[in-house]
Amino acid sequence: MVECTSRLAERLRKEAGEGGGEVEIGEEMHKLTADIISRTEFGSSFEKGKELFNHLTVLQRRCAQATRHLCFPGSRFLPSKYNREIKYLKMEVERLLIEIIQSRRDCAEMGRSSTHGDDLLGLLLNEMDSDKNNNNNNNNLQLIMDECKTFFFAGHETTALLLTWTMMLLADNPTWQEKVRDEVREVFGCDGLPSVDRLSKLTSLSKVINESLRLYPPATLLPRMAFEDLKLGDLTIPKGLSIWIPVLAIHHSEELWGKDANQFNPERFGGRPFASGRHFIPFAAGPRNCIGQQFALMEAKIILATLISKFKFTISNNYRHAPIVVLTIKPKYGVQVILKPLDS
Ligand code: HEM
Repeated sequence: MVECTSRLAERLRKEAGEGGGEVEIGEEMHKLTADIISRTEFGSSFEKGKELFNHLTVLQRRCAQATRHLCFPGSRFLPSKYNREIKYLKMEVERLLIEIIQSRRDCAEMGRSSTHGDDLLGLLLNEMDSDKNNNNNNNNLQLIMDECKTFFFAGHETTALLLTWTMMLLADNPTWQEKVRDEVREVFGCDGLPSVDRLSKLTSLSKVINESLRLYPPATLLPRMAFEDLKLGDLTIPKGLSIWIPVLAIHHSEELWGKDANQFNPERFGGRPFASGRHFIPFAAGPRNCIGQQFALMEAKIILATLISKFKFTISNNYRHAPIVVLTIKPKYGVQVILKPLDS
């Protein structure tokens, strides 16, 4: 995380020049978080992993486009342009995954390494091999491939959006930007690289991140289904009914957060206790909550601490505030900020 972020900061410093320059920070955050999750999942096979994730990103886009076209029973089996491309991309993704997995296995079998590695793929393969009672290799392989895809989808766009909105909020609130910068300098020194053991000392940054997750929760809705008849207050919910938990509405409720519910006020996370599992649910709650929550928060702190210690940023005149909700909440026209390198 630290390495990828330092590389990005160096490039932005060059692109912005001494006097500063405009950057669409959303695009940069997407590339950075995709880079980080690819390295986390595929470490040594990172280049192949990146190629695979490029295919997955196009696949996701094509599937979304396909749903906007006329559908009738069986239409997904027709050899239309979208269906053919979707089929090709799916096959390519699986081919690349099998190639990566096979080369890990070959290394272990030839004795070049004793395990499959300590990245996510390596951990899953080690686990699969240690379960000697399980002979269902094909099913397990499919499971591992599916986990790799899930982690990529679940783990990069959400974090990229958190970072993008937080940069927008900090650019728009110079007092909080300065406060967080002072804190980062105090904890890590003027040009010190972030270290994991001291991240918990960044209390102002944590409040800003929480407030950003409250105002712009990347997952705006949580779909659930009632497994049994149940009663919620005055509501009777029959078994089998689909329920959507409206995270965005709960996070903006004046009844829960007060009259300033729509305003940026990180201090609200400093004093008054709030019901974290009910009123504040950016990572959901209960047994199916986000498994990557700690990873995402660590990543966000490292990236924001690095950028804030190296740049001063303001909102560009080209920025148009237009959040749109397409399951996640995105800035429709991106977030343009002016980055001015700071002397370190
Ligand atoms: C700011 C960043 C993130 C947010 C806001 C977020 C939010 C969520 C939410 C709300 C869920 C529950 C969805 C549901 O129950 O319907 C979820 C599930 C999940 N998240 Fe995250 N997430 C983030 C980052 C990550 C990261 C970085 C990873 C992986 C490294 C990750 C992996 C997962 C996985 C695998 C699940 C499915 C868990 C399950 O079904 O048991 N997430 N996330």
